[in-house]
Amino acid sequence: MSKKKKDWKTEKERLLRLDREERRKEYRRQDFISLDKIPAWREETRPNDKEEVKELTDGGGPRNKVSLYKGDITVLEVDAIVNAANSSLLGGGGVDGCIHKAAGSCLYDECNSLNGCETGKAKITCGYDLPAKYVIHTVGPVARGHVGPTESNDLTSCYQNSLRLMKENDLSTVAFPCISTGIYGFPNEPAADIALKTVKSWIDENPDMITRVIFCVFLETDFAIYKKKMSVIFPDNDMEVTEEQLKEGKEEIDDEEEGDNDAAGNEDVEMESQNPDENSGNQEPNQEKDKDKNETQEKDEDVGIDNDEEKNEDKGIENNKEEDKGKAEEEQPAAKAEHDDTAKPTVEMEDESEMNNTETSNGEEMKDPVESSEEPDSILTDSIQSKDTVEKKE
Ligand SMILES: NC(=O)c1ccc[n+]([C@H]2O[C@H](COP(=O)([O-])OP(=O)(O)OC[C@H]3O[C@@H](n4cnc5c(N)ncnc54)[C@H](O)[C@@H]3O)[C@@H](O)[C@H]2O)c1
Repeated sequence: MSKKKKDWKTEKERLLRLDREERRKEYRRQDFISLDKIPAWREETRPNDKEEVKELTDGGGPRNKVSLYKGDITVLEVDAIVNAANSSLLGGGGVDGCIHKAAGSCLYDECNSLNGCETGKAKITCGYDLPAKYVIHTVGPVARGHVGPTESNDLTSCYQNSLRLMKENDLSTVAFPCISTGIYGFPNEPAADIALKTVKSWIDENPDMITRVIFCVFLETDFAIYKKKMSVIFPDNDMEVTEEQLKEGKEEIDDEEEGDNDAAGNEDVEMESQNPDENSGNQEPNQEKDKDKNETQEKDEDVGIDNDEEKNEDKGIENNKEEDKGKAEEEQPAAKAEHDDTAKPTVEMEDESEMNNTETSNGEEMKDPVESSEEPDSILTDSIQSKDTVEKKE
């Protein structure tokens, strides 16, 4: 018995009334990713920050409002995911195909009522079976490798109009795919520049309107590009504060250590004069020093000191006993590389095969146009070619 076809309007009203827990029961996929599982860019670049340091600065500013996530956008539990659609809004392939497939047939029905969408513009629908409450459909420029003012302006408009819809609908968490960089052939680097700079400007102008913008990349290429560019466009301004704070902190610690060393020195003198044969005095001050050193280093680590020379200096100053040094180092948590490019992406990548299996909406497999050397046209499915033909006529 085929399932009764749901009326999209009724379904939309019903779903949007549900609270989070009830809504979760409706998700087609239960392996969704909730926002708390996706670190903000600030956390990602300063994983050792202690709570107090976070309070010290302006809470990380825009860096607390963006994230880089590598994986399937259809599993993200956010207020809205953005769809890189075509002007018909009737689905297709790539991320468009994935979103329609995951949302269910009501998404198609609602899109069908919207009479398409112009390039650079955006329209919003319910998310239906998706973990995202809404889908914002935007149509990127067909660049085919060429980036002129028109293509750049159109792509910028995609991000601006999507964010405008967020504001108009009082939504605060959104995920963007790499719009136009697939079948539409917008080169990845300039597209990432436009995405990041447009979002950064919008957050600067609307600081209280957004909780998180997630740049959801799908390809290793884009992950590397975004990671590099985000370090520049969302810089770690906390560094000065942390370094100043560290300098002050270190002076305090050094003063304390001088005090300790003086005391330890006196103990040494006292111990020797009382009972030079006893084997105790020399160990203690070193352990004391190690403890201080550990504390110093822990403090440094905790506030995310990045200056290895400083740490080495600390190591070199006090402790020249190999076993103590080895012991001290053993106790020290391994200093995390600031930005280990070989590190696995923040969020474990979906199964590679699944990642590359971006089916078109009619279930046909498509090759990733970025990775395959073929012309994008050659991977268009029949249904899409007809859609593209429609687009070209428009
Ligand atoms: N890529 C294709 O073969 C193909 C075929 C037909 C239609 N489409 C779609 O592409 C056209 C729009 O072109 P476009 O370059 O803007 O979009 P796109 O071709 O979907 O590529 C946009 C970006 O999304 C990435 N992506 C693919 N699947 C996912 C996913 N599940 N989660 C996150 N990111 C993903 C993809 O790797 C690329 O970086 C529309 O016609 C639309 O229907 C794509």
